[in-house]
Amino acid sequence: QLFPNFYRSTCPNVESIVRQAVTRKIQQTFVTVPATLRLFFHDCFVEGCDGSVLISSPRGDAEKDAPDNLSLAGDGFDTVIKAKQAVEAQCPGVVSCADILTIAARDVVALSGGPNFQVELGRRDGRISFRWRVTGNLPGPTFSVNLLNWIFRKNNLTQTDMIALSGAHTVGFSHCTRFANRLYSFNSTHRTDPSLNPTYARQLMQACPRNVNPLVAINMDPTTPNSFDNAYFKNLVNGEGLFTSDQGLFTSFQSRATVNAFASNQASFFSAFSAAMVRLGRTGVKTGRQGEIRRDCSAFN
Ligand code: HEM
Ligand SMILES: [Ca+2]
Ligand SMILES: [Ca+2]
Repeated sequence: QLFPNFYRSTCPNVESIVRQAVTRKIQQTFVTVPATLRLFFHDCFVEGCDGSVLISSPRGDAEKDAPDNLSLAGDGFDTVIKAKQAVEAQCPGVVSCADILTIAARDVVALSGGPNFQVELGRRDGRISFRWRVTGNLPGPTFSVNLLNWIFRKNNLTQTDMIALSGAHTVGFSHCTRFANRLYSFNSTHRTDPSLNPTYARQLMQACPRNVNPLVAINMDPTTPNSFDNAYFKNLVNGEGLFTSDQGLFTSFQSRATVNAFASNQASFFSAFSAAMVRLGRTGVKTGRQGEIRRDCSAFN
């Protein structure tokens, strides 16, 4: 099984090597932070945390080619590749890409103002990565709390884990196309989603006019986009959740108390987020003699 000191004898400095590579990468661009964090999530929810999302296929049929993954920013992949290179230079062939991504995801949180926490290691890299196997395994921005609970439950995560992990939207970007329906075509009685704070709705319409270029993206946290903090939950209380899936956490009775707790106490969010990341990291892992230790994170051995 997984445990914190897995590489104690085979690569004792792995965590400091990755931390250094991630630090350097963040100095080049802050996008590294949200990109790496989201990459970890999308890896774990498809085939488990096994680096399957990192595979490139010349045929365009790997996980990263799935519609839900096309918006994964390249800087997340680049972070893993750079960290892997640094690790291979000291301990060739022993640390999995899945573990490097796990450490890097923890590090981007810690280096952007969030909690630092211990991660479990010992994952092996998977040998399966297909575009079609992504379908239905990732949550969508229009999901209700019930649907979110269902898809997180499938991965052994509780509602509290789901709410805490959603707090990752305290950093990073979204393309206008992912929430335009809430601005211009919500339902037959309301053109604009009534759960949106009207001032925020106007700002969003300004940033994302109708038929805007689909490449345009905006900050998901309008208050502190470059800091990992509990502003996401304060925003939800103010009607400033970007997606239906975000705002629903506050509008639904079943999840509102937790949102209020995280909004009023950053320490409780940080400890719930850390615990949820560790549990997310256990999803469908391969250990022992399963899978492989990839040499190149973007290709099977
Ligand atoms: C609860 C269900 C979730 C839904 C419906 C969801 C949906 C989305 C969507 C639609 C985007 C915007 C993509 C784009 O247009 O570029 C996004 C971005 C992002 N998501 Fe989530 N997400 C969820 C949970 C999570 C979790 C659990 C994490 C990590 C722990 C996460 C981390 C991120 C990050 C960091 C970004 C910004 C990426 C960037 O700037 O490159 N999300 N998410
Ligand atoms: Ca995976
Ligand atoms: Ca923030």
